[in-house]
Amino acid sequence: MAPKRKAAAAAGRASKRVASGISTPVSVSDDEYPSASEAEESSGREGTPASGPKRKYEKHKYDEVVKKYQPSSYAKTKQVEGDGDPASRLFNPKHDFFNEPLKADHRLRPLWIDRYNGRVVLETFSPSFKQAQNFLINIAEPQSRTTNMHEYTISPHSLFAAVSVGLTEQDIVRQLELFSKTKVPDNIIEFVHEVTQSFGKVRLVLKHNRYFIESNDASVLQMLLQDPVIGPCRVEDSVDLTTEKASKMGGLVIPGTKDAVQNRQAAAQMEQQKRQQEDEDDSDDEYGGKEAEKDMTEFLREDEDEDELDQVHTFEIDGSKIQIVQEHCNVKLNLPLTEEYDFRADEQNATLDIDLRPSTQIRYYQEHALSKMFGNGRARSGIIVLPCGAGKTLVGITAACTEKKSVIVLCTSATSAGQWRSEFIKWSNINPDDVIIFTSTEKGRIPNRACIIVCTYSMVTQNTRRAHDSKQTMDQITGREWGLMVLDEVHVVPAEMFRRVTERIKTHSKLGLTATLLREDDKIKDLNFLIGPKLYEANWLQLSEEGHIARVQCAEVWCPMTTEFYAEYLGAKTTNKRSLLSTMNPRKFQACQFLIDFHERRGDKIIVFSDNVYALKQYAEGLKKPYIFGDTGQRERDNVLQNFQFNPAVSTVFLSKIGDTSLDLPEATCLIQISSHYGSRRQEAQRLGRILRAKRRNDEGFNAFFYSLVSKDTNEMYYSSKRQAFLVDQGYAFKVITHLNGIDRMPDLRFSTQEERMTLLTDVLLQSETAGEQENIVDDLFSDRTTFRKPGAGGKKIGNGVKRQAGTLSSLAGGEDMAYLEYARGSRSNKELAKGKNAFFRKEGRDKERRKQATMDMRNELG
Ligand SMILES: Nc1ncnc2c1ncn2[C@@H]1O[C@H](COP(=O)(O)OP(=O)(O)OP(=O)(O)O)[C@@H](O)[C@H]1O
Repeated sequence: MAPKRKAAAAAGRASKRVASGISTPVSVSDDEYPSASEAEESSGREGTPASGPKRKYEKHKYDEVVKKYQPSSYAKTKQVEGDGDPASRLFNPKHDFFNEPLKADHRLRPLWIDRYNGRVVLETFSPSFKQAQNFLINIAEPQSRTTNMHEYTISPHSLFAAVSVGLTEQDIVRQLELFSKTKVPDNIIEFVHEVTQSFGKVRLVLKHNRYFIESNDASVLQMLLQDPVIGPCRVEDSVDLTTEKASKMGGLVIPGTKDAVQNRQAAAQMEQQKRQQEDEDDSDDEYGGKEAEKDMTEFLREDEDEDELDQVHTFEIDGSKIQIVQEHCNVKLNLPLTEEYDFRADEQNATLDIDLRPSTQIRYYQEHALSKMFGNGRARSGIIVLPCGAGKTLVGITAACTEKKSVIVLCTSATSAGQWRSEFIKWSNINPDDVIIFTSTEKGRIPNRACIIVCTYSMVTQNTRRAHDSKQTMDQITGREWGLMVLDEVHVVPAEMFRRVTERIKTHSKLGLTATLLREDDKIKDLNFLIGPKLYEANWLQLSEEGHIARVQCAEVWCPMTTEFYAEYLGAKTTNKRSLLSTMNPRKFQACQFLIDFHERRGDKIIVFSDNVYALKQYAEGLKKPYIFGDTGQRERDNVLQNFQFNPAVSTVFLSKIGDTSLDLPEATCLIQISSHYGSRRQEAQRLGRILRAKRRNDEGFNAFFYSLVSKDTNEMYYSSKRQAFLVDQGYAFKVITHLNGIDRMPDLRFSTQEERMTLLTDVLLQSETAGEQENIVDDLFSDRTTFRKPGAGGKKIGNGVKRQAGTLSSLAGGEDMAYLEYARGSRSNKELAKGKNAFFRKEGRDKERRKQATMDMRNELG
């Protein structure tokens, strides 16, 4: 079924492209496309069926659980789909939703459920779309959210996340039935039953600094106690099983919400009433008022007790054996432990004097995200996914204000640490002395009282000898307990670092924050284990429509190759040479020049990205703009970025890959890519994120712009569509511009004479093979700063600590099986896929009406 999904997604993707001109079909031979391993490296998805990811996936024990819980018919279906050509499977009658009889009022119901793979399609134009979406976000993993259709997958992970936020099997089935256009298939009901039986049944709770395994089902705990691995982890002198009334769940109000404001108002009102009451005390006594009040209190207490009928059963386990228990429960017993922190009952750890300022109001999606974390009155560990600029910092701060215990924030750079500190002070009433920075450049003293420490990942994970004061601070950090650990930007930090962080720092709850769903290292699955499940993921397009993040116009500009460049391109023997020729295409250069000029005149701040350093220098020097790449010294980097931010005469900066992760970039409103890293969806998403923060987003009709310049009829077109996959799934439409109106009349247009073009071509041809390579910067934050050493490897340097490999954060809450299926398919038909796409472009080219419309739109934009 997954092939169908992906192909459908590809079709959806392509259909979002609004071609404004017919392109000559891309005629690149198969060997133009990356080998399976190259594609795997570039996109993080593909691999041959016999190699890499698929085999790895099959070996991964956790996935046995997934396999086990797949609806029984799933395996058979997969086999059927494996046969035949790629197109036929799109029309497999088995997957026709209309096979099931429709309910009479189906028009009012927005869901289609595919019995064969748990795929759910949601109609966005349905009257009950919002309610259905709120429900689906809880129980399924979003795969694609385009304008009219959203696609989700129900999987064991997503159901686990659902159970962990308090939904029961009955809730899930009832609501599926409510929203579904057809009767919910039996095997899906069975699937939900099987999965919810196992997941979320057992919790790991830290209470009074002791670890407990807790469940509402005594038989599950009895089973665990008899397990040869878990049994011995029980604290020897503790009673076998304790049964107590469940502590009151819920009743927690997250600060910054409407409820919190109402509570404040109610408290003020009550205070006033109390004062009045005191004045009337005498008369109360006369009429037995005190007595009546007492009765009412008793009554209410009894009423409360009735709410506490649930019982929990617990046994204590040895704190030093937590990892063994977690791993055994997760991997062997298929009973993942939910981690929860009963912070309101924690009397051992000092309370942090912090609250949100009365003027601080969190947005609805921030509240939704936090309610997933604190839904039952305890703090659940997990990951919250919000796009750049949507306010992850405030989410972290509100979590800290809710728990009111010591907090440790880990971030990716010293600048970011400074920003976190100022944001804490801006949004909350925390005493500034209680927010301490611990980075390589600033080492505040940690007080013994409850406090907030903001530090960099590299500072707490480094293994090298530390200076005396650093060591002291580090000892203080590792020697005490923290209520909350906030892990910022989890998508760019190697999982190995998380492992060290969570090993070294004792914390009751963990909150991971990230902007994208994508991560490209092989430890992705560990994040589920090391941090927790994904708790919430926002819809990018919805936030941009509501003005919380910038509205972005995405366009792919097709630049025809000049005759001479194309002749050389077709004759070039190596990928590097071809890549250099397509990047240096004079028409692309001109398009870049035109767009920079156009947007500078509009008052935009423009970042131009080139992964190829030769091209970066040629373009930037040719257009007299500043640039930064790996070899640029720190002082010059700072100088360029400061000018870009504050000097109105510097509106454009050229950046190499270094701009993706290693620079704290000022805000930009326009982004142009001239050469990019093959098909990396993560890089594309991350770059788009750079402009989502644009402050001008609240200006009437403000748009930020994201352009990819692509040399027509070269393999750049193939990579470009791969890169866009994630953003298209987020609902972004890429317009295709085949002609920039006014470019021919632009004064001082570079390479407008044959002579200039030939000089450029000669220079390009004279470049060595390596000039066509991308800059060698690995996409993790620490590659250029910290030597990453593997513990137990004798301190041997292990490259950059990151291996590019397929993986998505979606696996944390349900996308894992999807990622697997996509590997398998992509790997098998990598070349086919490429051909298919080219064919699609040809088809697209015939759609004259849409072409015209798109050209008009963009022409209007581009004058
Ligand atoms: N509830 C809110 N009320 C008012 N302003 C808010 C709110 N939430 C966030 N903001 C503002 O939105 C902007 C972006 O917030 P922030 O920098 O935390 O986003 P982010 O998601 O961390 O972005 P990035 O991933 O780019 O770091 C900031 O100016 C912040 O002050």
